[in-house]
Amino acid sequence: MSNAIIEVHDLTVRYGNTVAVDGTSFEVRQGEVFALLGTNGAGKTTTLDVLEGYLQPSSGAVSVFGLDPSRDRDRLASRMGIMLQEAGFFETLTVRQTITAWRRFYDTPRSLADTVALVGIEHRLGTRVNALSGGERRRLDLGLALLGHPEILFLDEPTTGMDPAGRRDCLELVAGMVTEGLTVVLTTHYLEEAEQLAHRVAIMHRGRIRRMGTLGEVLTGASESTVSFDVPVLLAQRLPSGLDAHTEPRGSTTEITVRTADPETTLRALLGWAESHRTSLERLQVRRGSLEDVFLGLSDDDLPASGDGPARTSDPIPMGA
Ligand SMILES: Nc1ncnc2c1ncn2[C@@H]1O[C@H](COP(=O)(O)OP(=O)(O)OP(=O)(O)O)[C@@H](O)[C@H]1O
Repeated sequence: MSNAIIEVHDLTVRYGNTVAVDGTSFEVRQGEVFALLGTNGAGKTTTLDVLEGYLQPSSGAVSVFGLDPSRDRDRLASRMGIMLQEAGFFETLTVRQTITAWRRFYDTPRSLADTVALVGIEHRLGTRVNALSGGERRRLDLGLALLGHPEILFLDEPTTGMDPAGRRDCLELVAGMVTEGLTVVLTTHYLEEAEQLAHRVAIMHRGRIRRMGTLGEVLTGASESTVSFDVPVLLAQRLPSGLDAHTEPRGSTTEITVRTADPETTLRALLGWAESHRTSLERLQVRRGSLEDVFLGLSDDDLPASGDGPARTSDPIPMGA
């Protein structure tokens, strides 16, 4: 892979008898948002700890900007922004005092005013950390991670505790910085967060990466899409053959739900069929399989691989003209 700035090869981390990370390999490119998703205890935070230089691998090789994150931590520190799951704030300092103290770690830090404005806590400058809400603490965390104009940002569950507006602000802020070249490695439990922000995702389970790729790649074949629409009752019996269609009477019309691994081709066939029968596909909706499907399928090793259960769908794709 070209211009990879993070390279992880066969990483294993053990805590005593617990194998937290079990031979994972991946790369992250410059300007990419790479999301680590997974069940509790899957090994996401441990992986980040190694990348951030806080933890040494039991075996395997890890490099960030071509350096060893643990051995070369001092050289890497100014290039990294880190937002941990639990920040070790001094609870009785105010926001102003906290940021002022943190700025001393950097040669050319962002200004106090810019930092609070960036993360939307200007109105909390004089507030003690222990009086901030959970979401405001996360905003302060993010501001501190961005103080040194990092080239790479590590975000461990960044929006936990934020309200929807806070989450949206945070994601927009990070997305904006990514367009300017920032690289982001993120762990999250919010699948929609990965769907919005990540160029590539890796789904971890019990220390291993079980799926990795672009969202499209991870979703392909992992779950089916559904195409649903209404047609007049008489036409419902003349649908194209070979469709995995379920019909449901709705008065003078019939609701058709088609399960498909290839919604584009299915849709094209259905639109052609509708045109030739001089009808329209009323209330047409396409729902693609979601990361949640993939995630749930991996969370339980006893699930049949064929996914015989009912299709779970979400995220309607708005139909264009
Ligand atoms: N310091 C530690 N000592 C012993 N075991 C640990 C330690 N830190 C993590 N573990 C174990 O290693 C495994 C991976 O933990 P890790 O925190 O990396 O998972 P995670 O994917 O980040 O989970 P979560 O989503 O719950 O934060 C878990 O079984 C955890 O209990």
